Amino acid sequence: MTPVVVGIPTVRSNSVRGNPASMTGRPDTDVLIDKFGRVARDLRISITEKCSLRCTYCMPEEGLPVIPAADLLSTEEIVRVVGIGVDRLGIREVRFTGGEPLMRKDLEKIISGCAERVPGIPLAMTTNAVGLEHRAQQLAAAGLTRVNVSLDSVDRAHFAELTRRDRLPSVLAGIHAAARVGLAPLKVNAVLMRETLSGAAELLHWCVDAGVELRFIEQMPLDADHTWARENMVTAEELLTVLGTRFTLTAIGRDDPSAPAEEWKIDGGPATVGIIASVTRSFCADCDRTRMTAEGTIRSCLFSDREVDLRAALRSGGGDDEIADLWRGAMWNKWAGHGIAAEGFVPPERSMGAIGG
Ligand SMILES: Nc1nc2c(ncn2[C@@H]2O[C@H](COP(=O)(O)OP(=O)(O)OP(=O)(O)O)[C@@H](O)[C@H]2O)c(=O)[nH]1
Ligand SMILES: C[S@@+](CC[C@H](N)C(=O)[O-])C[C@H]1O[C@@H](n2cnc3c(N)ncnc32)[C@H](O)[C@@H]1O
Ligand code: SF4
Ligand code: SF4
Repeated sequence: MTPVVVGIPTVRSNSVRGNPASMTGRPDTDVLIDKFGRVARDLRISITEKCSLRCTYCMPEEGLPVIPAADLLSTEEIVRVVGIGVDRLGIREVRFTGGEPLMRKDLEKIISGCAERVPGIPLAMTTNAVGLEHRAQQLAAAGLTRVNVSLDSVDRAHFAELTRRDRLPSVLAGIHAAARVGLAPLKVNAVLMRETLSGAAELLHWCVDAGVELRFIEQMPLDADHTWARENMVTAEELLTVLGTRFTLTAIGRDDPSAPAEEWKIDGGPATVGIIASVTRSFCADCDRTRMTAEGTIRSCLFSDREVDLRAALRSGGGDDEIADLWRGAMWNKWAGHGIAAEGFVPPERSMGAIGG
């Protein structure tokens, strides 16, 4: 293989002109390599902008602008892209996200189509679990491997306040149903907010009792309402201090260097808690992610608005080689990192729900 060109980390900027899929300087390799030598093997596909909740750190109260149905990738298009990613580009795991993936009626078909097209590749989903109770069995049968569920509080009133919807019972039923049908390991994601910090220990107790792994996530400037402020966010450090008054936590690090979560053993184990410290302990240097939006554009980074359109190629008779090359170009031009701490940082145009977390 041609040696990798190691770039100099730069501040993220969407204002750079030029072709976002340019291959200039790229070594001749099939995989999704970037200028910093990172290789993306983890594909995250958003399949809808719609959601049953309105979490304040993510969505505006009125929801995201509706994407016309014809602009969303179809079941067949999603399956084709996944096939190209796995066969030609070295993708080793696929995660469906959104918006809320359960809002798509054809989710089971998407999963079974992918399971058939790329057997052996883990197919995961990140979900709010509203209504999952009624679909967990069919999803597992279709070939879904595991789920991560977003849950910020087990206090019903508090949950309703954070998500602007009174759906806690449905979420808890969804978690239990997923566990029952063997979607494992099952992880719970909780975004750290000032308002949730006092309930963090209670949430952790609930997850340990339910046998699921909780990960706390530092809030990133990806909320549609643009209210994020560095000085207000709860840091991993602050959370550890709060949890430390109730539990004995022993750091065990990451099992995989590209995993976002660092792990701590709780009271000697075996239960663990994770922290995804995207802001204060960024893991961009080991990033292995590539993302596709619901409209079929490749985003090399959560924070980069320079998207490369695969849908146009898919719908104009483009062959697999052409689509694979567009994707390679998109990833070759990936930034070093999110640049949140850099002076002049500007959040991306799309919010988390429109990118797919
Ligand atoms: N900065 C950054 N944060 C990410 C990235 N991927 C995931 N996250 C954060 O981590 C949270 C949890 O992500 P999940 O969708 O559960 O996926 P995951 O943690 O990679 O999944 P596992 O493989 O189960 O560990 C997301 O909500 C984001 O806040 C990423 O590429 N960059
Ligand atoms: C955008 S959601 C999509 C999938 C699904 N609706 C869910 O909530 O799990 C994916 C993940 O993004 C996380 N998220 C949303 N906004 C965030 C923010 N501003 N900072 C960090 N994580 C965020 C959520 O907690 C969730 O785990
Ligand atoms: S975090 Fe997930 S559940 Fe919450 S509003 Fe965003 S997309 Fe919906
Ligand atoms: S912010 Fe971008 S570079 Fe950093 S880990 Fe996330 S996707 Fe990767």
